Amino acid sequence: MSLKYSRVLLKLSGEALMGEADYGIDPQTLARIAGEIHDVVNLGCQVGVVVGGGNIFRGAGLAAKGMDRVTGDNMGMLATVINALAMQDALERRGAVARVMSAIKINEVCEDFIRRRAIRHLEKRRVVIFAAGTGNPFFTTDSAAALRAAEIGATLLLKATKVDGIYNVDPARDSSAVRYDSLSYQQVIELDLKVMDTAAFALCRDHRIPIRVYDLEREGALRQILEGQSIGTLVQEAPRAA
Ligand SMILES: Nc1ncnc2c1ncn2[C@@H]1O[C@H](COP(=O)(O)OP(=O)(O)OP(=O)(O)O)[C@@H](O)[C@H]1O
Ligand SMILES: O=c1ccn([C@@H]2O[C@H](COP(=O)(O)O)[C@@H](O)[C@H]2O)c(=O)[nH]1
Repeated sequence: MSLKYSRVLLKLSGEALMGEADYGIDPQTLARIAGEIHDVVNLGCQVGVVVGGGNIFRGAGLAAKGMDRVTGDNMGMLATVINALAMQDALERRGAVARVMSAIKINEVCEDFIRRRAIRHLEKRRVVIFAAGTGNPFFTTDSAAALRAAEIGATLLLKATKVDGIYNVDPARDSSAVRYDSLSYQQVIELDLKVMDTAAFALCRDHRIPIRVYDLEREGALRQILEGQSIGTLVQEAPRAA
């Protein structure tokens, strides 16, 4: 079956990379995700990846324990570089070609993010892993994912995370939460649904990039979504009234 999308941005939850552990990276989880990405690249999809850092450090969490917030955010961004390097390694072990591009200069380790170069990599079927978020404190990798999706002209932003979609309330706090199949950007913002930050939703809305939130643990979901299956929750423009 041919794919419905030719260039996508995949946001991977840092926390989901831990697998069953409570810190760091689970090699089996990483290898499985790399395999799923390689699979869709082989089917002709150009894939940009943004990895979170929640499995290592989050600036807000460090600040809550007394650390300077900007220092904490810098540590969080560097944590995403660690995850990006691990993902690059996992992809290359499966035979894919991957490049890490960082928003913070760290040239001994990876390339800088240069938009036109990133697009060239994608055209050559290389997986581009965008590291260090936006390069600025007080942001998240969700915002970085929306930003990079707009910059590379992605036609879909996939948020692969620990939940299987967007609920009316946080399902981690309320077991009676009900999942939506689809929502408009405006509904997500007005209902203040927290699965992604508002800045990320607003950027996608302004650039008309649909977002699909799905469970990273669901095997084969990436390919199925790119083939057009309705998995998780889709956020897009509200249909116009006739
Ligand atoms: N309305 C909601 N629907 C679904 N999930 C929600 C909702 N509100 C809050 N969440 C929470 O959002 C979380 C997923 O997003 P979160 O931003 O924590 O992870 P991430 O960005 O994918 O991870 P990381 O920071 O590790 O990269 C889930 O843990 C879920 O409990
Ligand atoms: O643009 C950005 C992106 C991220 N950060 C910091 O990194 C951590 C990890 O990212 P998550 O999105 O939470 O996984 C984040 O908590 C911030 O501290 C940043 O400063 N700027």
